[in-house]
Order: sequence, then structure tokens, then C-alpha cells
Amino acid sequence: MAQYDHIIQNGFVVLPDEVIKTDLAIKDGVIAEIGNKLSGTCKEERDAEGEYIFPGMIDVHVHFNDPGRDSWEGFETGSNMMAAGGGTTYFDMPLNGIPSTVNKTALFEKAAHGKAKSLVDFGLWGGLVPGNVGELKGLAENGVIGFKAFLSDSGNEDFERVDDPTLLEGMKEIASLNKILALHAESAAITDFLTKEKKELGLVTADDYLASRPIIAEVEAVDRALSYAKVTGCSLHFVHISSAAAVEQIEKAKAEGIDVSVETCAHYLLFNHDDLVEKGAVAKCAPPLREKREQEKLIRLLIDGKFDMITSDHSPSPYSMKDPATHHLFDAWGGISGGQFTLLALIELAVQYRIPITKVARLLAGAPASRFDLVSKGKIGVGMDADLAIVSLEESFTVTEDNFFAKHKQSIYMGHTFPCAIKLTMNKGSIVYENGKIIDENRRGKWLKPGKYQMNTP
Ligand SMILES: NC(=O)NC(NC(N)=O)C(=O)[O-]
Ligand SMILES: [Zn+2]
Ligand SMILES: [Zn+2]
Repeated sequence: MAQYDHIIQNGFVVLPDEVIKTDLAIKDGVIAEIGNKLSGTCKEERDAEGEYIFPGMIDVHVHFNDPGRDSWEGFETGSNMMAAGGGTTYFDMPLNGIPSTVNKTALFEKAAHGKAKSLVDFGLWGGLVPGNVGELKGLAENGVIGFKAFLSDSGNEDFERVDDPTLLEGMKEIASLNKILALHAESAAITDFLTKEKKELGLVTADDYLASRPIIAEVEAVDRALSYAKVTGCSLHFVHISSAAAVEQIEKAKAEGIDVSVETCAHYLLFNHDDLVEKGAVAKCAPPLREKREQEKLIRLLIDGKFDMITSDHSPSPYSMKDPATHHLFDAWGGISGGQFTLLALIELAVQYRIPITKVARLLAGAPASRFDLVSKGKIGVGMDADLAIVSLEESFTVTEDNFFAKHKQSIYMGHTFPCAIKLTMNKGSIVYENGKIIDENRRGKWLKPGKYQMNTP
């Protein structure tokens, strides 16, 4: 008789192209068998009748700020939060920790922290900043997922935005390394100019903040980056795109054969500028939450399949950095805390707008895995890593301080009710979250390196 570690029976299994009611058997961290009425001996059996089994979410955009600013989040609480949200892999951004991930030494230091503290698997981005083009090769050879640069001020003095010559040189180098450059695309010239103008006049309300980072700033930056991609042949990934006009430009570039992908974040789809007016700095991010009519356009683009993937851009800070008693909106930390909720948010949208559930799996797992070359992840299939998120659509989930696992509890999502709940998360065959509880037992996730770099350790 076959021997397995787990058998999960009767669930609606979300495969790349269809959802089927069937059983899964898991052994040694991988999916060993898919089929009806699987039998055999196993340590644990779960009846998933009525529940949906998604591939574990891969969030390519989080800021856990470890080492150096782990008081803002850190790998431990950050990875717990991912697990509670059905996340089995995340890619940590190269800024906000100390040091920034801009050379090999910093990469190894961060990886050591991640390996010691992360509950689930993770990848690491390297940074492109003025002066470090010579470091990119070493970063690529040692397993960064790709590179990240800011076209506008990053909000963090330790991570300088790229000037145009650095961007071109960096893109040329990244193209030769066969890697992807992720860009925060807002024009520094426009946002700096408007921010200065507003602040000098003492105009620091939510409406002023929105006006200081207009859609045209995103469009200009995307346009310039796409032009440079044509010059250098560099592959691009646009993070947190917030406007339909920018998506249209990216669509055009794709049609011309440019290798470019685009993400938006769950918060641009679920919330809008009214939330900034109402809730203040917990709803502050850059680019800003847009007006409701733009939010509606973004949802339409989601339905039409124009986004390649959806991320959280989880970028928390201690509440003191967002406190209206000490910081007006322009000076408050910009970043949304919500890494736990991307899968729930996408299922909410899927239910509301009748988006096929297979599309949710592609946006949150299939597409990130194939874009960033994680060959054993991203879909449910025999031989793939047993990374799973089991979700109930019969239960709802209301965010409270007790069930939000991030270090700081202030979030735009506080009090939000999703029409679904994560019941269990499994990373490489280990249950890491079940029925409201993190299951740690000292298991640690792996530092993932893409494609041909996978075998390169330390
Ligand atoms: N320094 C940050 O973490 N910034 C982040 N903040 C946002 N999006 O408001 C980001 O991704 O740009
Ligand atoms: Zn950004
Ligand atoms: Zn970010």
C-alpha cells in the first residue's frame, strides 16, 4: 500500500485551467498523486469537502526590512503573516533593511536572517542604485530573483533613486545577466516638484497628496523606462501600477515585443482615495490610491487579464511614523500593511465580478513562478512542491488585531470583511497555518534562487 505524509480529500482543486473535485496525496514535500479516492497510509488526512485548494500564493513584492529595521516587521512576523494569508513564497525588496541589498555581502547577510527566521520559502531582490552597477553580476550569480530600482524618491535615504545614466547602464548590465529589472515608476521630477509646491503652501491634506503624485507622473516614468528597454534590451517588471493609462502603454510595448510584465496591488483594487480621506496615513502609499473611477478602470483591466500578477507591496512601519499627532500626511511613512490579505482580496473580487478562480491562481502563483523561474512552484501538479492554500468560501473573515499576524496592527484592512477564509497553508508538505494558528515547530523556509542559480548555495 502506498505511503504518504498527507492525503487531502474531496477538495475543489484549483488547477491551471480547471477546478476539479479530487484528492491530493503529498509525500516528502511534493505532490505525489492527484486522483479520486486516493488511498494509502498517511500521517495526516484532511477532508476538504466544500473547500478550495489553491497553489500557495507567491507574493513578489514585500518589504520585511530585516536586518536593520526588523522593528518595522522582520522575517519572523512577516513570514507568519504570509502563511496566515495562504502565502508560501515571497520576494523581499532590497530596501528598508540595513544594509540595502546592493552587493553580495548584504545579500548573504539578509539571506542568513531569512534562513534563520522565515517560516516559508522566500526569494530576495537585489537593488540597482547609483554607483552599484559593478555589483549586479555578483548579485545575479548568487541568486537574486531580479533587480529593483526607484525612478522617484524611495522615501528612504539609504536607497537612492536611479538617475537616467545609471538606469541605462544598469539596464544594459541586467540584460546581459539575463535578469529582470523591477521598477517603481513615478517621475521624480514631477513628484518632487509638486510635493515641494504643496508643502511650501502648507497644502498637506489627502487631496493634496493625491494631486502631488498624479497619473501623468506614472505615465511619464513608464514611458521613459520602456524607451530605455528598447535601447538596452532589458526585461522589465513594473511594480504597483495604479493607472489605466500606464497599463495601456505597457500593453502597447508587449505588442511590440518588449519583454515586460506588470503588477498592481490588492489595495488599488479594493480601496480608493476616499479611504485616504477617511483613514489617513494607514492608507498612504506611493503611487497613491486613486479616485473611485480609476479604481473601477483597474478592476476592469483585472477582469480583462491585463495584469500579469497581483502583489501586496506590504511596507509597514511603526505607527509612530504614521501618527497624525506628529506627522502630517506628506511626512508620514508611505506604505500599506496588508501582506496577509492578497489571496482573500482576489477571491473577494473574483466572487463579486465573476472572475474565474483559475485566474486568481494564475495571478498569485502561476505567473510569478514562471516569470521569475521558480520551476517547482506556482501550480498544483504531480511532482510540484506541496505549496497549498486551503480556502473556505462558506466562511467570512473580518480583520482584527488578533487575527492579523504582522508586527504592527495598524492597517487599511482593519475591520474589512472578506467573503472567504484561509483554513490551512502548507509549504513543501509542512502545515504552517491551520484554523487561525501559526504552526511553527522550528521549520524554516528555503531561500529560493531562480532557474540556473538554484544549485548555488550558501
Ligand atoms: N520605501 C518603500 O517601502 N516604499 C514602498 N512604499 C509605497 N508603495 O508606498 C514602495 O514600494 O514604493
Ligand atoms: Zn514602490
Ligand atoms: Zn514596495
